[in-house]
This record gives sequence, C-alpha cells and structure tokens, in this order.
Amino acid sequence: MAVKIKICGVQTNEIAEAAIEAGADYLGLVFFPPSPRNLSFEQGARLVKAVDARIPTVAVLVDPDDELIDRIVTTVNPDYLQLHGSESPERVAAIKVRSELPVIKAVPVEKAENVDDAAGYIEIADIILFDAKPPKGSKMPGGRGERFDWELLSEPDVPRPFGVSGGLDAGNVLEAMAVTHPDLVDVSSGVESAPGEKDEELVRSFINIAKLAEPEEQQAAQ
Ligand SMILES: O=C(O)c1ccccc1NCC(=O)[C@H](O)[C@H](O)COP(=O)(O)O
Repeated sequence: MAVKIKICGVQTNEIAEAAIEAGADYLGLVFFPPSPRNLSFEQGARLVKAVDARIPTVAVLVDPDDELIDRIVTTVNPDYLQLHGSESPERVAAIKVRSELPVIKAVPVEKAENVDDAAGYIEIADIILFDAKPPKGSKMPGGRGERFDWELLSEPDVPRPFGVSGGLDAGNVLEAMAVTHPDLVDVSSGVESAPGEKDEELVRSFINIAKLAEPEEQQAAQ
C-alpha cells in the first residue's frame, strides 16, 4: 500500500487545490492561535467546504477543551482531529467519543523512550504521528521544521499505523521513508517559502517525490 501524504497548515484554496491535484491524501488545517498557520473557524469551514470531501481534512488542535472540540465539529466539520498537545490516552479517548471523529495523535520524539510512549495510544488513536520534540518552554509543539533521529523508528515493533513528520522536505522525504517505512508522511515548513507561506511548487514537488518511493521504501504491504 502506498504511503499516504499529509500537507499540513493549509490556509488557502489555491494550496488545497495544488495539493489535491498532485495527489495528497490529507490536508491539515491548524487551529492554534500562536501558529503562523492558524485559521479562524470561518476560514476553516470555508476551506473544508471548498475541498468538498475530495480528500479528508484534519483539524490540528493543541490540548483542546470540550468547547473547542464542539466548535470545530459543528462549524468546521473536518474528517479527522489531530491532537498535537500533551493529551493523555484517556483524554484522546474522551475526545474521540465526543467528536465522533477519527483521531491522529502526535507523539513528540527525541529519544527511544519517546517512541515507547506511543504504546499508550495505539488502541485509541487511529494514526500515531511521530514528530520532532520541541525544546522545553517552546510555544510551538509542531510546524517547527526540525527533524529527529529517524533511526528511532526503524525497529519493527513501532506501533502502526504511524506517520513521520518534523523537518521533512522534498530533499529528505525519500530517505525518511527508506529508514522508517511509515504509513504516512506529513510536512508543513518544508513546503513553505516563509513561516506560514505555503508554496504551490514546493507542495507539488514534495508530493511528486514522495510518490517516487520504491515499494520497499514504503511500509510492508498489509
Ligand atoms: O503547523 C503548525 O503550525 C502547528 C502548530 C501547532 C501544532 C501542530 C502544528 N503542526 C502539526 C503538523 O502536523 C506539522 O505538519 C508537523 O508538526 C511537522 O511540521 P514541520 O516540521 O514544519 O514540517
């Protein structure tokens, strides 16, 4: 099965169209005010309408409370939620029940024991997304353009399905796939010309290159 491609931090119809046309599998929409990719509920709702179910949209949230979950579900109407904060397995389970949506849970990685942290989510989350762990005190849990040691995901017992993200771009995505054999690759900064400025050509070339991966560089067919 081909590795899925998620373009995160989409803010305009033009970028959504370029990503869909090039063959992206998911579009991530960020609802986190400190991010340069933050969207209002109204902007998010308009984008989801314009995508019109051609590919799944993912609302990216950081430690959302119930009120935010309800607003996102009722006004934006995404296909998935991505939880990118320090949500416990119990909180992820509660959010899934409340939203009635599948969930991608981000797990920050710096060392091997961080990969083990994913075990607590595997029965609950629909996809685990391993992302680079931000430095202590950072206000941005994702979209930082920093990578982690992909060898940490090269063990066969990494819980599936999983995605890899953090500092990916067209120049390194094939290597990331060859080392980690993921089910999903996810990119944000690596397809931008400046923080929050997605570039259509960079989006297209990331997707085209990720699609070049040989089957053995992708996950073992399941
Ligand atoms: O992208 C953001 O601004 C963001 C802000 C807060 C939480 C998560 C965020 N992004 C989540 C993603 O899925 C990113 O694609 C992922 O962190 C990788 O980002 P990058 O290293 O910039 O490719």
